[in-house]
Amino acid sequence: MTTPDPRPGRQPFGERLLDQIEQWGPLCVGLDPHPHLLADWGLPDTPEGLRSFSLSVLDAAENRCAAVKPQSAFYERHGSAGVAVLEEVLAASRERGLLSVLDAKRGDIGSTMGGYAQAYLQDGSPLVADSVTLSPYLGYGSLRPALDLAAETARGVWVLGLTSNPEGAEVQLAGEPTVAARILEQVAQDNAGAPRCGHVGLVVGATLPRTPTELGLDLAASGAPVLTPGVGAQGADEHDVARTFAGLTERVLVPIGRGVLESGPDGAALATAIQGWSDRLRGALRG
Ligand SMILES: O=c1ccn([C@@H]2O[C@H](COP(=O)(O)O)[C@@H](O)[C@H]2O)c(=O)[nH]1
Repeated sequence: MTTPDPRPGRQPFGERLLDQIEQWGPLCVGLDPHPHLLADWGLPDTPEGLRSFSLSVLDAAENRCAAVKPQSAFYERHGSAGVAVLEEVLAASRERGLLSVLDAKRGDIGSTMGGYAQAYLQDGSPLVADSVTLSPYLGYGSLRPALDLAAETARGVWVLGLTSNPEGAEVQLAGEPTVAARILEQVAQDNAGAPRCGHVGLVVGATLPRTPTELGLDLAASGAPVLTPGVGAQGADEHDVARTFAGLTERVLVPIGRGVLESGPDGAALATAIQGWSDRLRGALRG
């Protein structure tokens, strides 16, 4: 299997991600407009409330972190008007130089995956993002249309490996080698040949009781960037990230949603929370 080359003149996703992390650190601010957060911010639970919430977060995140991760669910719950806000958020992230991780966790049979790939990874699509999360539980091979279109358009994907929720282990750690280890092997094949870091990332939670190596996952050899949710509201902190991903920290992106968003709506307070997490993560991961 050969991974398509990126279109001429485009920097591959892995390289772009590493440059962003080097410049801004590993923090990725989660855009998770939960109804309770909208209420705490004094905003209505409407598309206009979502829009105001999201643009305030983007303003505070600009020039303070590497990336943002809009959670599609909270936009979709408002139907087409919410999805229109998501389109605007993705465009506004690009304008602000923030790399986007659209958290949609898509996965389906290959023919349908082609549709999802075009929605999130095709140039000119209204919902195009720099990267998107994918679920491999219909079989890693079923993700092929998205894996290939991402490579071709210099975008990225993040495949669920070991998720941060406690229920994930019953599926992901089943078998010997585990499901997660078999997914990782295939991710490594797709990243082979990338000089520093490939375009197929892996989601590995920061809340794991054991390190990926102890769980049989050779992340270092996979060439995969890692997206590690679980910091803040789910209980993990910067030291958990440093311990869990020792030796790999230059390619770890750390999404934090509620842990940042609860500081709003004041723009200065939000900016301070973002800068605070960014400094703590950089400090812990550098050591
Ligand atoms: O394993 C996973 C995969 C994705 N998520 C998503 O990340 C954020 C976490 O939000 P916090 O407020 O920082 O807890 C959310 O969008 C999840 O759907 C995850 O938590 N774990």
